[in-house]
Amino acid sequence: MGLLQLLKSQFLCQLIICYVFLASGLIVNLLQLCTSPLWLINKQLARRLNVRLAYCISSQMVAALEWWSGTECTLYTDPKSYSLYGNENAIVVLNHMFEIDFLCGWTFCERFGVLGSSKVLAKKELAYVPIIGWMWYFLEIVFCKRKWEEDRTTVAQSLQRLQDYPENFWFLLYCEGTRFTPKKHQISMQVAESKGLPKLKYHLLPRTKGFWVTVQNLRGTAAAVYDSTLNFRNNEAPTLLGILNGKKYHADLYVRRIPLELIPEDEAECAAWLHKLYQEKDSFQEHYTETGRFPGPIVSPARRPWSLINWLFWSCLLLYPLALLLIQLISSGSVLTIVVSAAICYAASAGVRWMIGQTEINRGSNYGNKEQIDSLRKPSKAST
Ligand SMILES: CC/C=C\C/C=C\C/C=C\C/C=C\C/C=C\C/C=C\CCC(=O)SCCNC(=O)CCNC(=O)[C@H](O)C(C)(C)COP(=O)(O)OP(=O)(O)OC[C@H]1O[C@@H](n2cnc3c(N)ncnc32)[C@H](O)[C@@H]1OP(=O)(O)O
Ligand SMILES: CCCCCCCC/C=C\CCCCCCCC(=O)OC[C@@H](O)COP(=O)(O)O
Repeated sequence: MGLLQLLKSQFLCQLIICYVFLASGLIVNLLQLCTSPLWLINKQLARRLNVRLAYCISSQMVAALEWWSGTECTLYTDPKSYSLYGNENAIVVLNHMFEIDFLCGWTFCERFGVLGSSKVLAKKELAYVPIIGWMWYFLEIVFCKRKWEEDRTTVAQSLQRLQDYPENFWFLLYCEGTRFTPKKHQISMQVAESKGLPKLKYHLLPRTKGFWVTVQNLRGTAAAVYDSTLNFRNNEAPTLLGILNGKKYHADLYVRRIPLELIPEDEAECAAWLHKLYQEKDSFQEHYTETGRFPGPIVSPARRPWSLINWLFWSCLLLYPLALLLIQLISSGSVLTIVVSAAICYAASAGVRWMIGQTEINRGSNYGNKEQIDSLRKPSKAST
């Protein structure tokens, strides 16, 4: 193990990274809150400001992936489509198999200049996660309860609000609705069988309603769907803790640009189109397993220095007062103050550990674990 690698694996270094993230994140959340009155006066300016503030937070996690862990991200895509990435609004459809797939998505957002404005259809529970969830509120992220009866109106309304968004954005949709586990896979394949659909090997059966409602409400706003399939070399299952430990991974992302006009408007036809897309995605994963690569040429964008510069800025700003505070604390000699400070540090690190836990598949939700009974009983209906 080299010296740098040894340094990266040190708990103290990870503690510093987490401290900078936590402290800067809360400051940014506060600044976002301060933009509230501006939304009434100049909504577009408030949105632009929040895009930049959000960048300060999300780019720290990108910096951890790109600069701390040195993870490499390779993009397989058609060079003609490449020039459009970052220059148009798009709906991104991504497989949901890895704990850091969202972070790899963010890395590509960063490389194409849309990190601050990137959006997602996220489960409502994530809205309450400090820093990221609070940041998302000001970014107009679309939340769903994964209960169609409630989501059908709220999701459509939130999507319509994005029609005059002042910056280019990518809207991420995990159509599988939850992360892949063998049990969820087995259940969703029972649903596929009951619907007469072919089985998938590497994906859960996609939920089609969120995709349909997104495409319908972003017609005229988004130009295309970016069908994206992610995998990691050497059968790795990367984790956020691994990234913090400085472990290097190698991600491969295969992206196909599909103009939105090619996607059927009718709900049943749109659902059938999405099922076919996932069958194709499954075949790309099979190709990857067999050959170690995706089809098509590689046109990887280089990492940019901005995420690192942002991290260095916040570190300089926040580590100096921390050092002063620590010196004062130790020189005060007060046991009570030291114990209280240690308790605050412990609570903060437990909080960060809880946040990291949100990304862990074995702490994931039960969604998709127990729905088969209802859906197998009721006859399949294309429209609601
Ligand atoms: C160039 C580079 C390109 C790309 C770069 C890549 C990415 C970068 C882009 C952007 C980055 C932005 C942000 C990233 C940052 C962070 C993201 C982090 C995380 C958030 C992710 C989440 O929270 S995922 C969870 C929430 N999202 C979803 O669930 C979306 C998918 N779901 C839906 O669409 C659902 O339809 C719904 C949520 C709208 C409604 O849910 P509900 O449960 O009510 O679903 P349905 O009505 O669909 O369910 C009933 C139907 O489903 C069938 N069924 C039943 N059981 C199952 C089962 N186990 N599996 C599959 N299907 C099942 C049932 O039969 C019903 O069928 P019908 O025929 O009646 O529809
Ligand atoms: C600079 C490094 C800072 C390190 C500290 C980081 C602490 C913050 C970490 C994470 C904040 C929360 C990120 C939320 C993203 C979670 C993405 C996710 O994968 O959600 C799961 C959801 O799709 C489906 O959930 P289920 O599979 O149904 O359950």
